[in-house]
Amino acid sequence: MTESTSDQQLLYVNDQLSDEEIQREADLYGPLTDSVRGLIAATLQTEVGESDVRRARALIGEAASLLRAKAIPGPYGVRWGASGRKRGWGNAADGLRNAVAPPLNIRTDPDGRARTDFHLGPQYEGPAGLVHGGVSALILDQVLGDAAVAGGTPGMTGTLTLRYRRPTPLGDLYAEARVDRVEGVKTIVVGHISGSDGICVEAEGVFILPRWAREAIAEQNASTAG
Ligand SMILES: CCCCCCCCCCCCCCCC(=O)SCCNC(=O)CCNC(=O)[C@H](O)C(C)(C)COP(=O)(O)OP(=O)(O)OC[C@H]1O[C@@H](n2cnc3c(N)ncnc32)[C@H](O)[C@@H]1OP(=O)(O)O
Repeated sequence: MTESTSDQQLLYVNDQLSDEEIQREADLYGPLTDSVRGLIAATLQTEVGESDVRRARALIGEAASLLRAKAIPGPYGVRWGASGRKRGWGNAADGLRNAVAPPLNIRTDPDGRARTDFHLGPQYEGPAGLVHGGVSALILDQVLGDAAVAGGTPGMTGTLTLRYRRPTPLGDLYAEARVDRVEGVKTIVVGHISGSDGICVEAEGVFILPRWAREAIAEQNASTAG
């Protein structure tokens, strides 16, 4: 679907939507995403009888057909509105329209910090009653990446190193990250996830502004200067 760098760049779109239009979309689609999250948990936890499971399947199929009647053909991409407000609504870690994403509501500070109180339900289980290690990695990748963005040096994850110090319980959790240092095009960010017993997973990430973005910025600077 997005095989080349130029395919990727096409998915960064300035669609000029006003803040009001963006808010209207958020108010419409956010609750839909929450409903689907509820459906995912219900699918996992239900113990109803066979006929009710079959009926639920038919209803879900009907809902999916209704939604598919008009739909974008591929990934959502990253979009900006007229005021510069960014929407990564397809993002697997925190996308407003992505029911696979745990709702993270990451808060950031301009000094390169990010933090979030979040809740992981049974759909994020790995070992019995515990968070899947890959899910912890997903969340830390996003929180560390957002810290890099907040500090003004965004980048793609080049390397993410994790240390699983103790099992992460499902339920209420907290994650935070801060920019440790910037080395040229690389931003090194550190962070962790903690539960009620303390830090469960520590992370260090190297975020790199990709070559194509560096070239686009250099081109833009040259045309502004000229
Ligand atoms: C409009 C702009 C948008 C920009 C984007 C913003 C995204 C905002 C997202 C918000 C938060 C998201 C949080 C989740 C973020 C993901 O999930 S990103 C998805 C996972 N990551 C990927 O798919 C990345 C795949 N890899 C790549 O695209 C490229 O290899 C990279 C990482 C961009 C580097 O490519 P490059 O820019 O061509 O790198 P290159 O010029 O060869 O090297 C530059 C420097 O980086 C070092 N380096 C290269 N690769 C690595 C590596 N893997 N590890 C460590 N160091 C490395 C080099 O040694 C070099 O160091 P110095 O010589 O400068 O000291």
